[in-house]
Amino acid sequence: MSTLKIEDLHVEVEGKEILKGISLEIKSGEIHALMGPNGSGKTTLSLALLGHPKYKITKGKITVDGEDITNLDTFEKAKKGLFLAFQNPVEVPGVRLSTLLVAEYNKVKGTSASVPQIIQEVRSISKEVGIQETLLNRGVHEGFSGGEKKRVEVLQMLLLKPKFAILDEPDSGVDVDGLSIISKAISQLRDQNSTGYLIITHYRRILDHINADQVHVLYRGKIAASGTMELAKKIDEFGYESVIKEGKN
Ligand SMILES: Nc1ncnc2c1ncn2[C@@H]1O[C@H](COP(=O)(O)OP(=O)(O)OP(=O)(O)O)[C@@H](O)[C@H]1O
Repeated sequence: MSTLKIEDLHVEVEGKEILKGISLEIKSGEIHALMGPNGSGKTTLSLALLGHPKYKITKGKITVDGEDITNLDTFEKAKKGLFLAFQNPVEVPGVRLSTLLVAEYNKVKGTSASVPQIIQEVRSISKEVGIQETLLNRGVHEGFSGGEKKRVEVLQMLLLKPKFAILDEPDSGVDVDGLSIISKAISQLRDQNSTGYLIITHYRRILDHINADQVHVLYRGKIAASGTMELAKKIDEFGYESVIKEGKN
């Protein structure tokens, strides 16, 4: 059992404070959903957690099992078990997807699996998440459809089996079958108690599939409300106004 703790996190972008004291605690096997209006700071939190250099942590800390990882770089954070699936995955033309997956596997996991072993695992997971093998031979995300990009992010997650996965809108642009596959993948690692999640989403649909344990609402850089799935239902029916109290200023 592992714990990711975010304590009083303040984050600045281009000299402007976006996050104003975020505290969350996520344990292995838990699914936390992060909702909130456009521009409230959800992606900023995900990028700051993974150490994006533009997103400066000015106060507060991030720990994994008590170890302070606040100022580690992205690669070191990945080695500590953090994984981020991007809202808009970037294209890396010229670098084959399969090459990237093989390269990151042992580096991040600290294992010494052979290339054929990794390729075999990649193929098996690709089948599971409905990714055609031809995609593995193309440049990373190069010309991939929105839904294909999201599936590839989930493929990476299943391959790396991180301690904590931060998924930024894994449901955006995904068709109904894709949503069901992605939800199944999330549940699979949750049920093994191996991964704790922070899932950013605008929609209750995915949360119904995976049955989130806690729902948090970010508003103007602060957690304005936390609760159960009931909170997501209320947002769906009555909008954010109905649940935002403290965050207003
Ligand atoms: N690199 C940047 N430069 C300038 N401003 C930024 C940068 N990144 C984020 N911001 C600003 O920070 C605020 C929060 O943005 P963020 O993307 O975190 O919101 P969000 O909650 O993820 O929104 P959405 O639901 O629309 O994806 C916005 O006002 C945004 O314009």
